[in-house]
Amino acid sequence: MTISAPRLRIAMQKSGRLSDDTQALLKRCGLKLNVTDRRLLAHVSNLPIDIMRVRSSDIPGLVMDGVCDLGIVGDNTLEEEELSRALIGSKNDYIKTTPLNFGECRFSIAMPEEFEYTGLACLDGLRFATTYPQLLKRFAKENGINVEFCLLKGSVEVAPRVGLADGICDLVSTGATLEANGLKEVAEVFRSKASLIQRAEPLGDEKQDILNTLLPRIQGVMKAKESKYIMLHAPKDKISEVSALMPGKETPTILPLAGREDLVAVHVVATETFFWETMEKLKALGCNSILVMPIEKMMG
Ligand SMILES: Nc1ncnc2c1ncn2[C@@H]1O[C@H](COP(=O)(O)OP(=O)(O)OP(=O)(O)O)[C@@H](O)[C@H]1O
Ligand SMILES: O=P(O)(O)OC[C@H]1O[C@H](OP(=O)(O)OP(=O)(O)O)[C@H](O)[C@@H]1O
Ligand SMILES: [Mg+2]
Repeated sequence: MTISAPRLRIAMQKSGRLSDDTQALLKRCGLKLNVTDRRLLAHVSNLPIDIMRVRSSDIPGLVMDGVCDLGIVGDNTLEEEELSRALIGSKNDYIKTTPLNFGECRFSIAMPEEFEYTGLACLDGLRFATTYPQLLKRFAKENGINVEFCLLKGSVEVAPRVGLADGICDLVSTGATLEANGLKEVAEVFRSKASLIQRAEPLGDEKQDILNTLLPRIQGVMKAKESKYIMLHAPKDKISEVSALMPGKETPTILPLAGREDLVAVHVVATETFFWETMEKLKALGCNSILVMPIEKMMG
């Protein structure tokens, strides 16, 4: 009998707001996975990893119950599951391995545009449609108001117009869905983004080794996404002014330019946003050939 080596099992959203970014992240980490719509447990061919594709609301529970070793899920879903499990005394521990840089949204209370909002107190006693009642209840309790809620798993914004609720508490990113449904955001309850979570029990040496390979890659992909490689030609006597304009903490590399005594090439990895205004200031200092390029991978 042969005992197969353990494979790290990662839960991700099958389809929805987080699925494309999650799949792109895993691919950029070098995972070769064959994802087709019907394949719910996708095998990674070049690493001992399996990807389980499920509803995002099931991910926290799958990780907390130890069915999956890791999961990629929104903080709102995670916190809601943790609060609901605490209520019924179910196992609700996990480790937040790393925050991720996608799925950013806020969980906010929104009211019909004509509602006169004068502060949280005026929401006392009202009824809200929401997908995340525990997050809303905790917020109401912390702010000394009583709210009623009705549960809707999607299209929450329709509730006030059809008389189901006075207001809603739902996820907002651009605000376009609120606007399209005659609602206005009045209070932010929770800020969310995606996170990589891990089951609370130790993974065991072999799975931990796989995670030790994967985690620096995830961090490298995120860092690369936020960084840019900048190259420009600068007047030799302006190097200190040019360096001071560079965003981020990296020291620029200064290289000679063949046949030019007056100019040098400056290369730098910018870890913060590189604005058009900065480029204009560089140009005003006499710099030229300014290139801002994306970085695919970063390590160290
Ligand atoms: N408009 C948005 N902008 C950015 N992130 C969002 C937005 N809406 C939702 N999210 C994030 O993506 C997660 C998944 O949302 P999505 O609407 O795709 O799934 P769902 O239909 O609520 O859940 P399930 O996968 O369980 O069916 C949310 O829990 C939240 O963290
Ligand atoms: O502020 P916006 O950019 O308009 O995004 C907000 C909308 O996005 C999410 O729903 P989604 O589109 O995922 O649909 P769902 O109700 O089917 O989950 C959320 O529940 C809001 O309805
Ligand atoms: Mg949704």
